[in-house]
Amino acid sequence: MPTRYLTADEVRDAERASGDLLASGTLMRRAAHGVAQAVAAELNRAGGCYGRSVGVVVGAGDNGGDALFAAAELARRGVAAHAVLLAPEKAHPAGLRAFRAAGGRVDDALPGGLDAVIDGVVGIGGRGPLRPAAATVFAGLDPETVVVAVDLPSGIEADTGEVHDPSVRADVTVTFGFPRRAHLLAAPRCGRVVVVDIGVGDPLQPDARQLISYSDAEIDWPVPGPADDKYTQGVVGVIAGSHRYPGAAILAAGAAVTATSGMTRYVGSAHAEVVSHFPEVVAAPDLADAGRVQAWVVGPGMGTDAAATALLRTVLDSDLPVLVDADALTIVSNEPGLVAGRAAPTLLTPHAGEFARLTGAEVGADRVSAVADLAARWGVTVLLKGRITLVADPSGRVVGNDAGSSWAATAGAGDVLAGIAGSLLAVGRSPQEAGAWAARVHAHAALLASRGAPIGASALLAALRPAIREFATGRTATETHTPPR
Ligand SMILES: NC(=O)C1=CN([C@@H]2O[C@H](COP(=O)(O)OP(=O)(O)OC[C@H]3O[C@@H](n4cnc5c(N)ncnc54)[C@H](O)[C@@H]3O)[C@@H](O)[C@H]2O)[C@@H](O)CC1
Ligand SMILES: [K+]
Repeated sequence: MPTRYLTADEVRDAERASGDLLASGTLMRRAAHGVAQAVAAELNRAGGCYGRSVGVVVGAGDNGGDALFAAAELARRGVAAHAVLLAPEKAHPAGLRAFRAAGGRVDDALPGGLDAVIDGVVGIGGRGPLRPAAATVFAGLDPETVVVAVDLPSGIEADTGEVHDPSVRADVTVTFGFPRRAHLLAAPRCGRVVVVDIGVGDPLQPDARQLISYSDAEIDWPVPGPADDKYTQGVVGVIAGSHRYPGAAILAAGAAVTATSGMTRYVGSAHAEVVSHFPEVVAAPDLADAGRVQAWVVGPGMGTDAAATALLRTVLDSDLPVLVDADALTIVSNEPGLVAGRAAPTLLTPHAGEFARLTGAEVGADRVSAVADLAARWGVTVLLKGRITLVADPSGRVVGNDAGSSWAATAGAGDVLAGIAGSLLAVGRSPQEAGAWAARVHAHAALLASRGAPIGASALLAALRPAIREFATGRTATETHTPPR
């Protein structure tokens, strides 16, 4: 099952539906126990709990209550616990009593040399950046102090993942029942996310717009079977680049060749350059001579002149799946009717600047709503590029993918992505799966190619086969999503 990321309202609904568990404080005790376990696990990495010291930063709501109960539990295990109350008169009364009873100390500031700090400033009730008192506490921490956020790193918006300044950067985030949207949308600020079962039920509302992500095991990469031949695995047509600027053509066609064992055709003036790099591509200068395909990739480096527009129009007039990228998106910005309401599967793959051109407005802080709105309005699938790639289908369901690093933010990487996603469209994957899976292997290829050093798109393309091999054989390295900083 894909992982689903809830809004704050969905979380509150689920907690309310648990009835007595919420009213009796059971949910909070369970949540606090999960936080204490996570902090103890961090302390146990070096030396255990006894005699160690932990700080807790406590806000005005239940998030602070979780943190106080967690710190009380740690104090009972022999940890020296220090709390700063940001709003002393509003600190969770029962939590504060438990904390004091366990020997925890309330101070005006945290002492130096703490092993860990619990961020209980705000959770799903938080709005806006850290306020000055909290910001001062976090700014004063030793760099080696492990920060464990309760529910969310404070200063990160729960539903949009907007990272306010200042806000907390967590090494570990402990959340309850189900991950929140911010855990995906602001993944680099959350560190390792631990989901603790506190006994709340699934609040799924079938009509609600959902944000989900796929696990590595859910990426079912096309593998040829005994009855397959070169045609049954999908023929993708790439329209990209030009004789003067062949790079986009070579990268997109090369990615299409690499992504599946189906056939790749190319149409455009860079046909000789493409074939010299990839002799297996069947290339032609004109669409009329192209031959049949099962999906088109159109746009990277193709230009925006009248000839390009006419070519795009012809391709979009077909009943084939089409991936629209780069220059083709610029053309569509001026003429949305080219794609809006198109009956065949259509995948637009804008970066933030192209997205703003398409809609006439910046993406803004709420990327999920922005991409889902455009997909619904035009009846197409939209893949919004970024460290967290979002792929919205016309129903408003959004699949997110955290790239795990930003090494793929390099010229030509988008051409590679287009080639991968296009060949998945040609095999018959839905535009949303094609986009989301392409983003995942693309990100993994970037990690494999980089290993900590900058890469160009050629290196990314060269790492695509080893990356796909890991998904196709079900042996992805667990490091895919670990380096958050
Ligand atoms: N509702 C429940 O059943 C459960 C809630 N739990 C915890 O409760 C949290 C939600 O608690 P609350 O609804 O009390 O909300 P929070 O504790 O997240 O924050 C609300 C309080 O913080 C203030 N505030 C908002 N933005 C702020 C900012 N930027 N700086 C400083 N203060 C700010 C608000 O005025 C309000 O007083 C969850 O995130 C979770 O940690 C858990 O105990 C599990 C059970
Ligand atoms: K928090």
